[in-house]
Amino acid sequence: MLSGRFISVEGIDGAGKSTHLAWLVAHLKSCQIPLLQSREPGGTPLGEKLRQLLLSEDMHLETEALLMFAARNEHLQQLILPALRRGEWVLCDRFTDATYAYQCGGRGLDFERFQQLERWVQLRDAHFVEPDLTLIFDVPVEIGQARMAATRELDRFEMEQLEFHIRVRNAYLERANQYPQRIRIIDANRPLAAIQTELEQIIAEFIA
Ligand SMILES: Nc1ncnc2c1ncn2[C@@H]1O[C@H](COP(=O)(O)OP(=O)(O)OP(=O)(O)O)[C@@H](O)[C@H]1O
Ligand SMILES: Cc1cn([C@H]2C[C@H](O)[C@@H](COP(=O)(O)O)O2)c(=O)[nH]c1=O
Repeated sequence: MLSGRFISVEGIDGAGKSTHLAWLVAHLKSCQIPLLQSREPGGTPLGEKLRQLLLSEDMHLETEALLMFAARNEHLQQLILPALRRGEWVLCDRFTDATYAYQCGGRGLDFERFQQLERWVQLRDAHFVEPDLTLIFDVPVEIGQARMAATRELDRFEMEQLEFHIRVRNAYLERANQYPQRIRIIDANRPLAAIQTELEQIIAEFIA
């Protein structure tokens, strides 16, 4: 039985995800919640190696998608499921919504194939493992691009054309429309204090 709770955090590149994750970790810990923080692609030693390849090496688009799910399978088996079984909360920087947004929306790959992969990896003992709550930090693409450019060297995804990031953002917004019970869109084009007040409310509702 999975007694822990699973939260994922998403958004286009430059949306401020890392900033908000750090705040969420501190907040959840201050609420005495036992927490595993992780990320995708990555989390496990193998997943981190795959991450390095995925963020730097050119590859066939379908290979990219398959590696995302390979890293996810390892992550679920080695880290996420054991933590949820122990009753811990898992706070994950991206999960399968990112594959729908980037590989399906951004790259234009076939949606139905992803559904098959998703079931293969996430259907465990007749239980479909997915986040209980997903926070999508949303900003206009131009804002994300400006924030990224100001702070770091860009990886293979971040270097994509503006249109790619627009498709990714639209795919995230569509996911939120499709799964309103699980996914919350946070307007991340506001001062940090306003975003944190909203996060505090969302977490309080989620705990209750
Ligand atoms: N609400 C905000 N208002 C102004 N600046 C922000 C805001 N949120 C984040 N930033 C700044 O934007 C830059 C990018 O933020 P951050 O690294 O958290 O986002 P990210 O690119 O989404 O994260 P990731 O590393 O997960 O891709 C940082 O300099 C951060 O301080
Ligand atoms: C899980 C996942 C991730 N991506 C992309 C999205 C980002 O550009 C990078 C991860 O870097 P970040 O530190 O989270 O910004 O990987 C993807 O394309 N598909 C996925 O499933």
